[in-house]
Amino acid sequence: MTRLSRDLAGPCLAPEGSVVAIGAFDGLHRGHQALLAEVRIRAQALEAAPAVISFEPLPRAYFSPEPVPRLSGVREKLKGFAAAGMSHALLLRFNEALTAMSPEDFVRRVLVERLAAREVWVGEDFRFGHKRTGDVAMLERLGGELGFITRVMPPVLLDGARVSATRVRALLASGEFAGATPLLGRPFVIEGKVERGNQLGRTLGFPTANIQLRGRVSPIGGIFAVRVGLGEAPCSWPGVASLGLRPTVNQVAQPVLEVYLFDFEGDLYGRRMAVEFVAKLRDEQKFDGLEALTAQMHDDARQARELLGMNPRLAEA
Ligand SMILES: Cc1cc2nc3c(=O)[nH]c(=O)nc-3n(C[C@H](O)[C@H](O)[C@H](O)COP(=O)(O)O)c2cc1C
Ligand SMILES: Nc1ncnc2c1ncn2[C@@H]1O[C@H](COP(=O)(O)OP(=O)(O)OP(=O)(O)O)[C@@H](O)[C@H]1O
Repeated sequence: MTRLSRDLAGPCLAPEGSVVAIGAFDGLHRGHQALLAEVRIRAQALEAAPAVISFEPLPRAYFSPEPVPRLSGVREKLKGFAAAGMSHALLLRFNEALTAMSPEDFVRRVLVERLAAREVWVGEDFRFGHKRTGDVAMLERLGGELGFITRVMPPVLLDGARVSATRVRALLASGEFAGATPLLGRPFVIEGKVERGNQLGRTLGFPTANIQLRGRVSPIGGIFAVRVGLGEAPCSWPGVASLGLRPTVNQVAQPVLEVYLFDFEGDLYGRRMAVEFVAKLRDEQKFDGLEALTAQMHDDARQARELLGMNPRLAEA
């Protein structure tokens, strides 16, 4: 179990001392996983608590005037910290107060007072504090004064370039799901709870399970071949999905993920669903009417079945 804390101030979370990683950790890709694996190993060796400090909203999103796509929701991020064996997650609110903090203050108040850090693990490009003025050298100096060691994780590379959340987002945006998988260490998945749509889909012959993305900005949009996992089951049920504003009928303001599961009968409302993206079929389009939209959906379904290796004899007419 990971203990979650959200506040900058408060009692020391790990009086026995901690080994800490710091970062945005969007997507928990292979670079992040390697960093957290080191934290876990060192914490065990020092009999200290393995801990992670992260920020919400993501710093990049806080500073950007444009919406910034993210790879994982907060819930998935916390699940990832638990899976990586972190006993504490300090998920700080990235706001004016935090961005105004000097690097020295951050180190004293958060690393030392809140987490009793004995080792702090970061990547070599790590920056922190007001206007990103803190760096690894400063962390090393302050650690020398305040009693913790700074460890710098060598960059995890793939095909000669550093693995980063930015790189994963770019691959996904261009529909290169197979290319993103080795960077993430798993396929790209969006999870959520199935909600009621306006039930037009079933009259078109395509009942869909809908997931609202709420404020979360998706790194992808369009029509996709997918595999779905219901509840905690692995993603194996084939389907076709649309992620967008559905401009043809009942356009929505926030993108919605709609999945049509092949050869499925049953009620999915209220269930948790994980959608693994296998291939992009096309961009979303505004059609002249329902007939044109439905014809295209049949073609999407046929293509998706083929891509997912399903029996072509079962393909849509
Ligand atoms: C495979 C597939 C492709 C779709 N493509 C489009 C599209 O290109 N343009 C669009 O406006 N809506 C598209 N949609 C969304 C449909 O308009 C939507 O499913 C329908 O309005 C039913 O909505 P409901 O589930 O809220 O009843 C697509 C849906 C699916 C399942
Ligand atoms: N490929 C990597 N190898 C080693 N450490 C990494 C790697 N990527 C990130 N880190 C480290 O993991 C921590 C969290 O990374 P963070 O999420 O802030 O960066 P990122 O994945 O590069 O994201 P972005 O691309 O959005 O900047 C930081 O300390 C960072 O330096």
